Amino acid sequence: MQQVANMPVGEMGAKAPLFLAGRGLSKSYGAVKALSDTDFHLATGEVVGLIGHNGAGKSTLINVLAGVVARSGGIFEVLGRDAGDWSANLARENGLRCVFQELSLCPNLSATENTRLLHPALKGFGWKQRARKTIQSALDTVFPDSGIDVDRPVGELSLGERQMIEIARGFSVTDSPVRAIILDEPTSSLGAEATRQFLEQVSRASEDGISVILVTHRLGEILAVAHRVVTMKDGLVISDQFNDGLSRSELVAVMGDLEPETRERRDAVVRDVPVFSHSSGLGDHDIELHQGEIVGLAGLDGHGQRERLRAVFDAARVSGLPVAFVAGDRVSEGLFPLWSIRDNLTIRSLSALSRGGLVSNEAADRLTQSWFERLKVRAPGIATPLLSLSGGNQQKVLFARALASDARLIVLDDPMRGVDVGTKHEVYALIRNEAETGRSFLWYSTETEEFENCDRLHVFREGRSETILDGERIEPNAILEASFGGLYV
Ligand SMILES: Nc1ncnc2c1ncn2[C@@H]1O[C@H](COP(=O)(O)OP(=O)(O)OP(=O)(O)O)[C@@H](O)[C@H]1O
Repeated sequence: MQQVANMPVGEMGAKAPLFLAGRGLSKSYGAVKALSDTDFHLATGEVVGLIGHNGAGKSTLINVLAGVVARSGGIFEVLGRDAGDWSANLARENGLRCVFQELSLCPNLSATENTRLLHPALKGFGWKQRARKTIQSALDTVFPDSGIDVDRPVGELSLGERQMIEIARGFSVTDSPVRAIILDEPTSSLGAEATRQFLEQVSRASEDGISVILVTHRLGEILAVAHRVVTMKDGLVISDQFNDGLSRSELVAVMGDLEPETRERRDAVVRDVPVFSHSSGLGDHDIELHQGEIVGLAGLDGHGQRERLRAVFDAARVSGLPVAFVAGDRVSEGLFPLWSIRDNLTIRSLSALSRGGLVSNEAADRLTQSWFERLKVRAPGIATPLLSLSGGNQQKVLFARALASDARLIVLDDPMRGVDVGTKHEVYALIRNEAETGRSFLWYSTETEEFENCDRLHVFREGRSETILDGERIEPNAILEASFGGLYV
């Protein structure tokens, strides 16, 4: 293991010249030390993977490096010079780009117009044409054949398409070069093919001398492209390792978690009368949910899984079945950022918490506290506003809202976005336990390995559920084969 903690800035063992280096960086939010006395460096052309549990301080560190958040203390140098009052504008002028976890595109503007916002050079007569060309060429390079209409308002596109635009925009060039790029959970809504293309782009960028910081809970991606892996815990860098033969379980262990044993399959669910059944009217498979069953929706990204998931949710709601929805796009669909954890968590359960027409504060506190602890939400307490939680912890609250409710059917729209490895496995176990109590789950995911938790899987192709896999047949190769239409059941 390479420890860099006590070396002077500028002599931290990197072979190539440093793009940036920080020593003793710190950032506090009131009593919360989000970053305490942290050293970090990034060499030219280097790809650094930044990992750690939810709330470890990764976003805070990259926000400080990107000039979005002012550091409370520490020395910071960029290209060998003291960065002084570093700001987002200075970062951009020095060729540092960011792709944030919560997508930053303006939904009412097109990809072309959003590109103009990043590039001051795209002004004057003919700016739109030049902006269109800039983003189109970046998209063609990073995600060839994405088919994204760069003139359509971004809000009308899928989450995955928005994420592709955000990434492509990060790599787009006008008058000044891109020297470094920070990517926070860039692939959380991308399917397998787009993720592969993205990783290729990271390697290409590195070969061209662009430095990359990649923050993700998808450890396989880090192992595939990172030269070095930095692990954070509780606001500190706890490990800094060169990636020469690192394994996934080593990374999981450094974070303080254990790779779970291979799961045993659950006993087959008794399939008599379904709790809910949905027909698309297209002549494909009906989606049937039996009591205690976990049903997955798989397939290549954008083949209609998400639309069907929503159609099932809407139909179940109209039918009067108690149903809850866990959104992956938490910012636009799920959370009330200014409300407390308690208010966010109990909003779906107000009638159950009411006594004589008034909501009982004690009952709401008890319910929130129990889920707060079960999901290990990292926050000072249940009165903390959602806005001050890390992304993964916000997602846990959204999950808790559904699980704490009286819903018999829980619809999951890629719900583990940004949730750390340790918590993910705890949530999988929780879902399986809840299913044992008779609840049914309908689960869309962009992470194929999550489908191993399902009892039955619908694999989608061109908007239709073409294949059903169940039991032992739910495994990555069979899913892939069915996604390409190789297997019909
Ligand atoms: N604006 C804020 N106000 C108060 N506390 C904050 C704020 N932003 C972050 N924090 C706190 O700082 C700590 C570090 O959060 P940060 O977002 O950096 O974690 P992270 O490692 O990026 O987590 P995740 O993997 O969930 O995105 C957390 O305890 C979080 O609650």
